[in-house]
Amino acid sequence: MSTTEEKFSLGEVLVSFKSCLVDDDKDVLVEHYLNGWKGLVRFMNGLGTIFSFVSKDAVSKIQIMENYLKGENGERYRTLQSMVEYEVGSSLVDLTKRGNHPESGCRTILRLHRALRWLQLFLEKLRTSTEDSKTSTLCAEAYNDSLANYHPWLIRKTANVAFLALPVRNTFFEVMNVGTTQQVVDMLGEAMPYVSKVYDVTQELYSQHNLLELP
Ligand SMILES: CCCCCCCC/C=C\CCCCCCCC(=O)N[C@@H](COP(=O)(O)O)[C@H](O)/C=C/CCCCCCCCCCCCC
Repeated sequence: MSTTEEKFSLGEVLVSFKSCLVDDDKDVLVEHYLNGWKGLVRFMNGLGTIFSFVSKDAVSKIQIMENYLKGENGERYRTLQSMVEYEVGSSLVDLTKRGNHPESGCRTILRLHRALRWLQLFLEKLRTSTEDSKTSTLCAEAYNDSLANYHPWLIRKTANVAFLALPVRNTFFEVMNVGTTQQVVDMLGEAMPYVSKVYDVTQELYSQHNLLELP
């Protein structure tokens, strides 16, 4: 997987999340979902080694899912819906405690799904931020209101220290390779509904199957 060499483009991430949604926006294509994450990881890698502990975890989860997609049951992992049907129907998910299936697709996607909520909050904060807003504060607020609820104290502490190393808003926007601040804000505005839709469809799917608390 190429996560470091290619230049980040917010536009490509937007296209990935946009093209995730199929079947009248009721289902999510796993390949495109992972492409969205790969683009984001590329962005994060460009921010320096301080984020490598986050990057490693995201990459390993993307890799788990890519292995399923490439595997003999790859077709079952084409969409989140087909993955849930297959894994739950074949008892391939540890539902209450970690057992024989510690790396099921369902629990792996759940971790990324929770991170997507952080992303959703962070992008919205960036979109509505002002010139003097601090990216570190926006990122920390988004994290503390979402993903942090699932992390132990040490990870929360480490993450909040790492956020202090985030570049200032202007530099942050430049690395997105979109153009002027207004163009970044416009593209974030365009991206948000797709990210939110992907989040909502996944949340509904996991809720229907009682999968939101997988160990
Ligand atoms: C459009 C550009 C602006 C936004 C750019 C954002 C780039 C973000 C790229 C990737 C996000 C990271 C996704 C992290 C997934 C974390 C999944 C998780 O919760 N894993 C934990 C649980 O896993 P299991 O142990 O149960 O398998 C794991 O313990 C976590 C380890 C690492 C720490 C995760 C800290 C998350 C902080 C998220 C903020 C990233 C900051 C990026 C700054 C732009």
